[in-house]
Amino acid sequence: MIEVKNLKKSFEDKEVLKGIDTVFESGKTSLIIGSSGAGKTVFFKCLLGLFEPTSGEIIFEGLENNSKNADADRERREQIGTVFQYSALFDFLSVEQNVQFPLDMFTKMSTSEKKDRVHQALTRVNIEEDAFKKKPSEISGGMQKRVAIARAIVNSPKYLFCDEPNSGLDPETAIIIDNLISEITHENNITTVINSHDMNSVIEIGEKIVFLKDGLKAWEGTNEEIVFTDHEDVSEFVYSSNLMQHVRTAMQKKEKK
Ligand SMILES: Nc1ncnc2c1ncn2[C@@H]1O[C@H](COP(=O)(O)OP(=O)(O)OP(=O)(O)O)[C@@H](O)[C@H]1O
Repeated sequence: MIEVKNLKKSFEDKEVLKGIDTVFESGKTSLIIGSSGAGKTVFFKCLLGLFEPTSGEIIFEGLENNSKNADADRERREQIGTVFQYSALFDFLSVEQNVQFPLDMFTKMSTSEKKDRVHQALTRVNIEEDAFKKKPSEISGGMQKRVAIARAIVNSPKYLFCDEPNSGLDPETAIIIDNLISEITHENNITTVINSHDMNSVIEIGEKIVFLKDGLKAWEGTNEEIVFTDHEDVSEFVYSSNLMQHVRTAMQKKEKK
């Protein structure tokens, strides 16, 4: 679980996050959404520890997150897995070397233990053994994303952060990746937070959705609630696409019957 209390972040005299309160629960996939410039990425980077908040608290359950010492920082990083936008795999390393990277960085596991963990993680994301020795450039975008997920979960994190996990993927692959993240979250009771633009993901896996507007939490709820909300900004965001408008019309017709 991650608790966010009155989180503020300014850059010089520009206040971007203006006091956000929310909770991200373990075993659930939570999505941060909102229009461009709302502050999603700044919020996401504060959660990840890449930006230091100007004030407020981010409390990771069981971790001394607010302590500024190197040991606490390291402990937090060990318990966080991250799937970066566009996968961010190392081109010069093979698939299995990419996945092994966090184990080399953060653990003192034996070589055989690391090998086992890497194989388990790659198997979990359905990467076949014949791809283990390939370089990222030799596999498809969807497979690269799976490898990025394997790398993020190889050290059994308590927290999983995914930045636009669907960027660059076709809709079918995007749904598969979303569901994979959601399944892994449930199986391992991980607290998963996704920075997203994608309405499909919101509907498909959004167990908790935090909608930001102008640096504030304007709304939060579940994927079922978001479809029926009469909150003007959220509704405008959700139904900005033709597809979602058709979905709403179809649902309204169904309700009338
Ligand atoms: N390092 C920075 N220094 C100064 N201002 C920044 C910095 N990073 C972000 N901002 C500002 O913070 C505001 C919110 O940016 P952010 O990237 O969080 O938006 P976003 O909701 O993620 O938008 P998008 O969906 O377009 O990625 C913007 O006005 C941006 O210019």
